[in-house]
Amino acid sequence: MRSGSRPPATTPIGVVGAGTMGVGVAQCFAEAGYPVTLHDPDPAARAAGERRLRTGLRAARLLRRPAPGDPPAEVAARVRWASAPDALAGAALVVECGPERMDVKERILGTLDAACGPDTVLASCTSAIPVDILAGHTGRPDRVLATHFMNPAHLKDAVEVVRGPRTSEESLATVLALLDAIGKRAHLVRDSPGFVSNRVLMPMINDAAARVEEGTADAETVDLVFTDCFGHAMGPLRTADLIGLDTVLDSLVVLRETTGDPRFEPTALLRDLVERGHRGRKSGRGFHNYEIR
Ligand SMILES: NC(=O)c1ccc[n+]([C@@H]2O[C@H](COP(=O)([O-])OP(=O)(O)OC[C@H]3O[C@@H](n4cnc5c(N)ncnc54)[C@H](O)[C@@H]3O)[C@@H](O)[C@H]2O)c1
Repeated sequence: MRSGSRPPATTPIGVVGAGTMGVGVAQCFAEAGYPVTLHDPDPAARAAGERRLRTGLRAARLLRRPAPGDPPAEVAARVRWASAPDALAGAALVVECGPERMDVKERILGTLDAACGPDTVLASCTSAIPVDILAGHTGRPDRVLATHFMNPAHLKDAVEVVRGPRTSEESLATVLALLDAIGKRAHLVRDSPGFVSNRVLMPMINDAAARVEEGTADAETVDLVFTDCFGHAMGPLRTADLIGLDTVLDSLVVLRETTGDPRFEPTALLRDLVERGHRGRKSGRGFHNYEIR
């Protein structure tokens, strides 16, 4: 995918939501030299996000090749943490990483439309909600699209980019140039619930959970069939734990609502784990157990 010339390092970037994805996306832009404003209304989320950013910056130096050039403290200083959305007013691009709930995303998109300048492009990190539904909650449907970063965003090389039917060429070019500047390959797909990634992945995770629920195998064995037999890097249930079981559940609910397809109906086991607070890696327990660091 070709993109335009490198946007200047002074291009202001906004990120909404200091959760798993928002902090990773902020890290990607800050490491490439861009000033980032990260807005989350929840002070606890901002504090936890700052801690995770520092951990992510250290991990990048150990795991990424070539290792990022600038010292972690310098990169961290490029991220400004904001309690109010007005701080995003001057951003050229805002990447929205709020929860995967239709009502919440609609509210966030409306707020961003009011808070940002007329030229700001709004890119959602949604896992499943069609771009055109989100665009419909703004007065700038030509400047809305989805940048579906993968998790962990700062360690993954590619992004699924979703162009809505009303997204302009200019907005797409802005986003592709910025993704190129932060070293991400972009794979462009058309607008559809769950796009390619989660339209395929979510029913697989749901089916894998159903096999555990019906007693065909335990979670460990289900994953081993994929890693040890097929040679996949990770089984579907560990993948679900990495994503966050609450986010998987919310994505399935969106897919069920937007497609009407009953195969997206979340299994009782998945609902039960989320209800009991077992949200995967981030809570220390999901289909598997984890150490919280
Ligand atoms: N987790 C993954 O593997 C993954 C991968 C790709 C895309 N996504 C998508 O990225 C988005 C974020 O997912 P996540 O896993 O980071 O979720 P998360 O639950 O970790 O973080 C969501 C953040 O949004 C904040 N928030 C809540 N309401 C808000 C509001 N009104 N305004 C601003 N911030 C608000 C919360 O405080 C929280 O910090 C979702 O749309 C999800 O589907 C997730």
